[in-house]
Amino acid sequence: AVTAMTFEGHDVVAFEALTEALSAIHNRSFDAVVIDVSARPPRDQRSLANIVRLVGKDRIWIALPLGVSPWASDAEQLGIQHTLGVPLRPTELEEVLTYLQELPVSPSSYDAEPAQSRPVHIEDLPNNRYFLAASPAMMRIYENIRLLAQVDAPVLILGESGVGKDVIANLLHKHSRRAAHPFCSVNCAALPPDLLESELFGYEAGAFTGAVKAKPGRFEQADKGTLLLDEIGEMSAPMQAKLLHVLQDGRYSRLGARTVSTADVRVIAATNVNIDSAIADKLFREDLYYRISTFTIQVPPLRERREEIPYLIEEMVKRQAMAFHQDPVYISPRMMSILQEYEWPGNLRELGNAVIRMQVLKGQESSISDIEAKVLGKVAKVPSCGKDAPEPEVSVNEMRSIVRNFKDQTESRLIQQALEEARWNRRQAALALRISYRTLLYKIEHYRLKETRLPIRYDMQGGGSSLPV
Ligand SMILES: Nc1ncnc2c1ncn2[C@@H]1O[C@H](COP(=O)(O)OP(=O)(O)OP(=O)(O)O)[C@@H](O)[C@H]1O
Repeated sequence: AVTAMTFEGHDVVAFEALTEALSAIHNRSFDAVVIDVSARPPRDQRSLANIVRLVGKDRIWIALPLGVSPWASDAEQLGIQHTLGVPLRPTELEEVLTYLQELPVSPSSYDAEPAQSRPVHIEDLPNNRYFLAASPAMMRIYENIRLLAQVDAPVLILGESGVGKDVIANLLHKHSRRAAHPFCSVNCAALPPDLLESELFGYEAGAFTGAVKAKPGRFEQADKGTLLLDEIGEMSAPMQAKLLHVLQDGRYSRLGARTVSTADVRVIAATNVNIDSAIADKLFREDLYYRISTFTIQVPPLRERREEIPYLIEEMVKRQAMAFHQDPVYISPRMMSILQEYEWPGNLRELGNAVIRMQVLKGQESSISDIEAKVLGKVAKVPSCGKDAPEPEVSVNEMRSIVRNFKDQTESRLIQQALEEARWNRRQAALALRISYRTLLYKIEHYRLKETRLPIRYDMQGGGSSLPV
């Protein structure tokens, strides 16, 4: 029930139900959504709310019939302010386009209020965790995460210990279409290779001595969800080879199993080792690196985003006071300036521990005497520039175009594959792709797909993923 057309040089896709539109929005970004409820479709508050979350209320127009419509109150509750009359007229759509051109924020910014215009962004995550961003660098990471959440490609998160790689992986999962499915994480450095293999892939009963009962691995537990491979830089060479295999063909077997399972898992890898030197020293496979690093996020250390320290302290104090059923501790301006000057080699983890100490010792200056000594003696100074300085982060615009390209490449690859499989019988390919015949014709033209008799390889940058994308 999808129709593709163009209006004033813009691609327009029409769906019959909000649920269909929602799944399309999950897979591709749209500049605006116009919802025509004149045919009185059943109310679908959940899909509407999700569309608002994904596209942003400023980019949604609702075309309402005259009279009372339950959609009007739903739209109002969700903050949708733009309404149009029905039947829809081209002049009104032209006004929508003019409005969009004047919008300062790009389509991928889901909230009406752009994250960058707020001094601090705080978002709750499962298990009492949260993500706070209050520096331009972290705001950019936040924007990039929301873009990356739209695709299913692997992501590599780099950064020193305690900078928040795990938190960022959680955030990415939360914003992705996999959010309703599990998020699992494995610390690849914590287990010897054999154990790591059974941890990742699981085993059948009797696979090895002691394997009394069969056990699913993390790939299985994270089915349809996200798997974080933490400390991937520490993974042994044999395990790297096995992992590469799974990432290449999306298939694995439990240890001792005769059957093969398919992994429907988004893989996020994180490491604090310098991956370039690990590759140069032959400690990390280059082919595995290319497979996991299509998108890389470099998280800056806390000393390079000191402006975040007061916000982080305030939030940590607030949350810890609540957990301890105490009043939030007062931190004197002198203490705050010491805390802002310190180098924080342990990053946010160390900051969190310092805040616990301050809370327990009721804000006495002695609670940070070790930190003060280091600041005064400038101990633990870590160089913030030089040859080990992190690579500059990718700007939101760059990341947006990378994501767009990636999505287009993925889509055109899948369509080409379906066409090849259907021997270019377009109706059959449309059925297999579950899109309408007209949409397929449009996509063939859009991606300039051509019939070819030669076997083609569709390698993407980074090796291309056989995992679902
Ligand atoms: N952006 C953030 N907002 C709020 N809290 C954060 C943020 N980043 C990290 N933290 C907190 O700092 C601590 C360390 O974070 P995390 O475990 O994600 O770091 P990491 O980079 O994965 O560390 P490691 O390399 O040691 O595994 C955690 O308590 C986490 O909740």
